[in-house]
Amino acid sequence: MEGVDANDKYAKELEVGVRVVQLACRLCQKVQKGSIGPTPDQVFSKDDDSPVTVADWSVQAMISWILSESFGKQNVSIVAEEDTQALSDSNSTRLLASVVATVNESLAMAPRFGLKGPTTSLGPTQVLEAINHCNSTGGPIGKHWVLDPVDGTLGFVRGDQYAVALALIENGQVVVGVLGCPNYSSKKKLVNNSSVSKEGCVMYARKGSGEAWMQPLACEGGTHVVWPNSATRIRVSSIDDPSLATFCEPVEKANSNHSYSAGIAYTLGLRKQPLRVYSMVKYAAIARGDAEIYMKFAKAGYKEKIWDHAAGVVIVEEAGGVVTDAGGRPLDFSRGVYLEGLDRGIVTCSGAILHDKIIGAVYASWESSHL
Ligand SMILES: Nc1ncnc2c1ncn2[C@@H]1O[C@H](COP(=O)(O)OS(=O)(=O)O)[C@@H](OP(=O)(O)O)[C@H]1O
Ligand SMILES: [Mg+2]
Ligand SMILES: [Mg+2]
Ligand SMILES: [Mg+2]
Repeated sequence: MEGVDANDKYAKELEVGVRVVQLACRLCQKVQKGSIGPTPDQVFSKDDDSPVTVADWSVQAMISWILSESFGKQNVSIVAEEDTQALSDSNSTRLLASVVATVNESLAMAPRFGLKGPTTSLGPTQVLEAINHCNSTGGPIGKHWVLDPVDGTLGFVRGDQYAVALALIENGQVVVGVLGCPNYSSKKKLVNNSSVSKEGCVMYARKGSGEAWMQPLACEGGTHVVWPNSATRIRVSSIDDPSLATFCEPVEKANSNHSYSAGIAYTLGLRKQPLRVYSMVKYAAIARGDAEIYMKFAKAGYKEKIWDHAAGVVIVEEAGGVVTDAGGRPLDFSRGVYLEGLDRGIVTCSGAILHDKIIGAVYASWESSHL
């Protein structure tokens, strides 16, 4: 696989990570088309009113099972978004059956993605166990996988952008990142808020390699899966003039302060309309050079979770970009489930010149708003 030398540290993790994210993207597409699992279109509400679907639970179970199979269950620590609370009560039998069927259909395809599947189908207990195995809280020591099975569930439900995000943290550093973007074409630029494609991509990077890669999604070739035979190196944009730069931000107003970022954009002389894109596809757009800036300023009191950023950060950095909090400090993945100590928000740029300007504008606006 391009960008992975068998002698590299993390070569196996990267190889398995890319294959399992490819398989997860296929699972999501099948759920969306209604061709896998008995109840594809159900959307449920979590305690915080955010949505969750059969795809979120099924991807988490499937990836957890494959990672345990590939690296040994006792060696695998996974920090991931979903839990089994809503699947475990007595009214959820049909929902759980739907997840179990989806996981099994997906695992049955594992060999076509170069992965070892189970010899017999998993039962509900094993599926719940696989989801629950992802209950690690990470931390500063050792290796931890970090998984967002479906990032941008709202985008997924609305047929828009979403991502499958898998990263590996070792001793508090993100060392591997894989980002599957089922609706982000490997060939076409993301030019507006509805650039949805049916021929997505998977991006990946290893920390310190100075390289980030993109391959198209594996596609259906009759009864076969046609595995991508090549990957392309991706690189951030070289634009450093704010008047030519494009900035991304979350779609949901509840997730980021749009008027604050509009103020920063105005101060900086950004001329273009913001590109509002669901999920970590925003990081993907920066890494590929389709946009130059990504700002997220969540409401005071909201704590960002590591699975919403880990994979995107290492891919952007290896593609040549810069990611920090609004105070200019690197994001800290070593302190558990949350990005503890994050200063106000996240600023991602294609290069240091734009990044310095944004941090300066944030500093100035904060000073003036506190006069
Ligand atoms: N209130 C609030 N503030 C900030 N962030 C929140 C909030 N609520 C949720 N989330 C997290 O945002 C993830 C969705 O990605 P984005 O932040 O890019 O938002 S958006 O989808 O573009 O609107 C989303 O990830 P998924 O749950 O995986 O979809 C959440 O983890
Ligand atoms: Mg969610
Ligand atoms: Mg998320
Ligand atoms: Mg999610």
